[in-house]
Amino acid sequence: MALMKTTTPLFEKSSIANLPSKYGHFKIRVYKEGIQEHLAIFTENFELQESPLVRIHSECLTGDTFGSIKCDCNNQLHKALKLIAQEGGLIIYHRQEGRNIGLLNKINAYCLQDQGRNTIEANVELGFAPDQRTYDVVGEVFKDFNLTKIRLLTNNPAKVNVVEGFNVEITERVPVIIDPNPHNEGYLRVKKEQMGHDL
Ligand SMILES: Nc1nc2c(ncn2[C@@H]2O[C@H](COP(=O)(O)OP(=O)(O)OP(=O)(O)O)[C@@H](O)[C@H]2O)c(=O)[nH]1
Ligand SMILES: [Zn+2]
Repeated sequence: MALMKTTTPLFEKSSIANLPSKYGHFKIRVYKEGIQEHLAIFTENFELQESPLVRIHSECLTGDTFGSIKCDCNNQLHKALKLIAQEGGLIIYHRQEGRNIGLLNKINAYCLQDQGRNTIEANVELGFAPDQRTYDVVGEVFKDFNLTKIRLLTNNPAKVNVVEGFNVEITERVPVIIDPNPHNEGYLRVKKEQMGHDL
């Protein structure tokens, strides 16, 4: 009797569709991982470039969609979209909200921050690690497009390690620095001083 196949693929992939935007013309594909639906947004044939620009953007509904200035996410996302529309490249929109504690917990963390805790202290007080993100989908997208060399748009050295862990060479780390404002100064200071970000 033939052996039953018991493993299921971790990711379900959508078709590739057009996504015209105010920045230019993109293509889009969804990667479904359990209940999480991550996005790849990219310009046509970007994978043929010698070392295309890539941003791994962690979901931040409050910033990305509602324009919160408590963090730098909105400005980083739109800067990346603009740049990638011009130069070609890929954005992986990584749907692990709140460094993967989820939106409800992130707002509970914000409430603790309203009472004086910093980003890390608030996460820990709620019983979470400061950063709980996992990056399997990144490896999946890299494999999908046969990427071996990229320029990575990030200030976060942990993301450099993630990419190198998938045997993809980073020929350049391109910073995405956003001007501070009175609401995000503390958040940016913690990222720089306690989370190792190059800011
Ligand atoms: N738990 C928690 N998550 C937050 C907080 N502020 C922002 N985030 C989440 O942090 C993620 C963005 O991570 P950041 O550390 O700002 O930046 P990064 O993605 O590691 O690095 P860059 O590539 O340089 O942007 C998003 O998922 C946000 O929702 C917070 O106060 N608490
Ligand atoms: Zn944010």
